Amino acid sequence: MVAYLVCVYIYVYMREATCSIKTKREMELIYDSLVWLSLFLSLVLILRLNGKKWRNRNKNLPPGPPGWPLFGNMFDLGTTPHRALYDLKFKYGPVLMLRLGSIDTLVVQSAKAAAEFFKNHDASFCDRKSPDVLSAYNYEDASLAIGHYGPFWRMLRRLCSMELMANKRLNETASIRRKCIDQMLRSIEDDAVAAKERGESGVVNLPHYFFLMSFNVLGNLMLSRDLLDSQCKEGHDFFHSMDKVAEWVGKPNVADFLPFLKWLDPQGLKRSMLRDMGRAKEIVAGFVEQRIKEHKLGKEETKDFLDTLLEYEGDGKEWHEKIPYEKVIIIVLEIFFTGTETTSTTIEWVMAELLNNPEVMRKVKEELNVVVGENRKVEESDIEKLSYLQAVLKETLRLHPPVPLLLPRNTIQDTNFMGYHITKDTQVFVNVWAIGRDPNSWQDPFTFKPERFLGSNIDYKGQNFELIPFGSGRRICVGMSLAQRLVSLGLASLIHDFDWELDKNLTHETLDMNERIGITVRKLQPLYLIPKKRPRTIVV
Ligand code: HEM
Repeated sequence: MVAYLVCVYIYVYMREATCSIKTKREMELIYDSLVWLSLFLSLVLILRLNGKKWRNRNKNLPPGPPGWPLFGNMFDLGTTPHRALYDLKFKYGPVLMLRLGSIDTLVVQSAKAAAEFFKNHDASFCDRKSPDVLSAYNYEDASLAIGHYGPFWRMLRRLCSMELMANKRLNETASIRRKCIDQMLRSIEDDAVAAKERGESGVVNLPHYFFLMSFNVLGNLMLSRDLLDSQCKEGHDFFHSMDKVAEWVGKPNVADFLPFLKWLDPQGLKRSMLRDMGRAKEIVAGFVEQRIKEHKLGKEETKDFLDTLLEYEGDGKEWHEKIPYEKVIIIVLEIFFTGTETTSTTIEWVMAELLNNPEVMRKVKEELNVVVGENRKVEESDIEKLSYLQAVLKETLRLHPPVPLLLPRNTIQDTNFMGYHITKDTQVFVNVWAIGRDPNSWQDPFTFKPERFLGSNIDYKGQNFELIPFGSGRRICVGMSLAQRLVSLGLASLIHDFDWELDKNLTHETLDMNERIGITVRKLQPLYLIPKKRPRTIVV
């Protein structure tokens, strides 16, 4: 209050002064006032931050490294936060507390602590902390992924689980996945042949093809459209806008750590987000309006997820109204956003590990030959029988979880967690990357060894806390079953249809496995590979 009154006073004083500047002395007076104003505001801020520390001084907080005034531990995170946090674990143990700018952050880094977190305290930690860029167009209010825990979120979660991701629904949509994977295989082959004809090596950016394929699967599931068909111009624009949206979300934003800078948008990320999300929203709005017209004309096609969202009228328990039109658009955007980058990142790491470990690749091919045979396509019904391929997928997700800190949780109420006092509004990271490398959970944790999963019951479905790449508890990934089907079938088809080789100046010893952070953790160098079509007569 005092700060506010002083600011108002200085503002009025300066306005008067600037209106009647006459001399150099008066100019100096204004500059002096500005310096005093900024000093005063910094002091207020530091006192506020210290005040919080002081209030917490008698509470039993988890250990953590000392921080800088104002910035706290922001600089301790470096460019790959999951790795920096993993290093801190050796000094401070598996549960630690950081202060990132003005945000208290709890970090959980062992299977035992994760089990305690998800089994006994999930209700206290099931809210989300959302990044500032996703306040554009009130995205967070309509979001399943970063939305606050409450009636709207619960309704949407149920709707998504039952109408889009339930096993029955996924079985009914198997042909869509098959169709989109076939299109991907054909484009890879055509593009590689065309490149060879131009005298090039024929390398293809494999994860990009997978990204396009998952984008197309989601377009079919939600909007009954082949968005990347050459006939669908809006589909291509939508793809490019969504690509940009993902880029802005993936960039670290100083305003997330120092919320008093939000209004300034110092890196211009929110402005960029408003532009690109605005374009993506416009395109989806066009699809939605067209669908509403079709409904009015009584054109009844097969029902997709957009129909479900538009027709929904409440669950009679917690939610009693239709989903507002603006929210429908955001929900559609979000499913594209969450389902494409994660699946293509997973494929990129699996293929990189397979090329790095030729013996493992040989075993995957051998299993495919035994289970599927040389002359037929892989089908979803084969996946259960491909136990070595499933082990390869688990081992990849153990070492390269695409979302290594899960999506940040937020603490709903003051909570006693493993004897520590965690205050309301504390952000939480669960470092599944560190948990996957914990020698207390894994023998020989740094070696890529799919065999460890053969004959083991450990799965990634949220019950085995040493392997939780999809999270666990109430906010576990809602798209897990779809991801499992899409990635397994896509991967099996890629390996069954092609032999994959590294470009000529690379060997499996020199293949780069470094990471870069974005919306997911991808390979620093995108995976370019040469596909060689395997000769076979496909019997459909
Ligand atoms: C291999 C692929 C995928 C991985 C590794 C992955 C990983 C994750 C993770 C770690 C979370 C946060 C869980 C938590 O906080 O406990 C999450 C949430 C979510 N995922 Fe996925 N995901 C994948 C694929 C998908 C797909 C295909 C979709 C949808 C088409 C999807 C939609 C979502 C949504 C909507 C949420 C938010 C759930 C909520 O907060 O209630 N994901 N995912």
